[in-house]
Amino acid sequence: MAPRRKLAAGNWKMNGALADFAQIDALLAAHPDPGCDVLICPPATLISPMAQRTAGTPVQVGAQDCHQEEKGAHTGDIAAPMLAEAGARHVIVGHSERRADHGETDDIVRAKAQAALAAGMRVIVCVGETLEQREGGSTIDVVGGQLQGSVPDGIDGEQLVVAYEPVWAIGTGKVPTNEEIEEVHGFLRQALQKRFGDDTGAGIRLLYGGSVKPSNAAEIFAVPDVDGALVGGASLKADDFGGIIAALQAA
Ligand SMILES: O=C[C@H](O)COP(=O)(O)O
Repeated sequence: MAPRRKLAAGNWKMNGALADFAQIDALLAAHPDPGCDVLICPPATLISPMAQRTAGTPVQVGAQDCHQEEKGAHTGDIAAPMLAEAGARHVIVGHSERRADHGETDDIVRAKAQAALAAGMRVIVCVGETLEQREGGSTIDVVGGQLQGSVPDGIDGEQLVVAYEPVWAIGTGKVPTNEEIEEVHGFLRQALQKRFGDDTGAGIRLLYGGSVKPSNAAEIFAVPDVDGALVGGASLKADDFGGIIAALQAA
């Protein structure tokens, strides 16, 4: 198996404007050869101009969600082929904010992942427990159920990225201990290998997400089976995202 290539993925969520492309210019000026995959998932309105702006650079562009159907009467939604045409190469599906704000179930997330794959993009499937679930001791059950229900059959290792994002760590400044991250990532790796076979399962990249910053990135990237990060707030500023990329490069 080829070594898994590290991935620094930024999720801008509902933030950003054309003027913020200056942050990407600064990021590229500081890290012209980042030594890992770098992905930014802006709001859908920015995908096309960002893809044009970053063409020929190491920055790839992705989407934060897609609809599960190819086309149709779904006012306000965007289909996966439309995102691909706009320049997206990855799609995040099943982020906890989508699961909570839009009632997305594992079945819906899996259908969205299938749609993204059918449109030729890679998918980042998010899983993660709430604080209540962690304190109730059901983290592995919750994450295992989400993984099983949200990841489609028949994927290859290159197409799929899984992001472990504890809901209580997102935007809060709280981060699990290294042991807690290692337990979940080790479980995810085993579950993926059991389902897809040793080689395919070993090739799937596992990201940690939730309050990753330059100050804690090196420690998180030292955890086995952490292949990078899905970064929210700290992906908006070149200095912060650049610091995380540097830590990943050094890991
Ligand atoms: O998708 C990104 C995550 O939700 C993490 O967000 P955060 O880095 O702002 O905690």
